[in-house]
Amino acid sequence: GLRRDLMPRHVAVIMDGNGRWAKQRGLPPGAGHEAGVQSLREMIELCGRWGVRVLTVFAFSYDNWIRPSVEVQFLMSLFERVIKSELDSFVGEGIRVSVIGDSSRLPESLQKLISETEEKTKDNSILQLIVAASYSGKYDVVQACKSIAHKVKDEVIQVDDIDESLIEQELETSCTQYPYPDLLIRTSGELRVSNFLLWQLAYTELFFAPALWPDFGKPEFIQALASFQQRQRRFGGRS
Ligand SMILES: CC(C)CCOP(=O)(O)OP(=O)(O)O
Ligand SMILES: [Mg+2]
Repeated sequence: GLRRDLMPRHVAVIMDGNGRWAKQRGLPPGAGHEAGVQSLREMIELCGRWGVRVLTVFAFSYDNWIRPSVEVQFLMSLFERVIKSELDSFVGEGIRVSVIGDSSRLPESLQKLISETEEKTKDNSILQLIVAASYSGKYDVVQACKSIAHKVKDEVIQVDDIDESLIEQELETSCTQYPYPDLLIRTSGELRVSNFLLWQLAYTELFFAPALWPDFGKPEFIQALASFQQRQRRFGGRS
């Protein structure tokens, strides 16, 4: 069984496979995304119950903007619908919601809803849900470098002040006290990171699950956590 003392503090998830799930059933991609929301709800519930402190989910990659506009519009309206319907329970269950990514490309109404949701849940401390929306790991590094360059130029900091912790403070995951995922789960059998968190994954344990995201439920999550709890994390040291 799982040991509570060995639970990962920060779990990151690349929720993949919604489209294939729908295709297998002769349904449009949107049906897969709707089914995927149920999986996310279940994972949030389990993380809160089992003592995970941060759950970061890849909800929409910056590179997903190239998808057919009908699917992009569906996803944008789905995000709005889900945040609206879940907001009260997030507040009730002590869930803090943060969103990372280039929000300028999101619909105005969604941007507004996101800032209201972040404000309403900022003092919650049971679980922090970080939603990566219109997010690019490489761009996260670019914007951090730009911010640091401005500070050096404005003589707010010196070049020698630039170290790992300064970069960490400038990345979009500065919204959490645990910016480094202990476990990354990617579903649907794909074995790649797809421009998700990059710097932050330096020593993250990777778990790849064959299940499509809508089929990834409690048994699959337990399997991923059990695998994590059996790993020897050396962070470059000797065994
Ligand atoms: C937007 C994102 C969460 C969707 C993940 O599923 P997907 O649409 O990439 O599904 P497929 O890889 O099966 O096409
Ligand atoms: Mg995919």
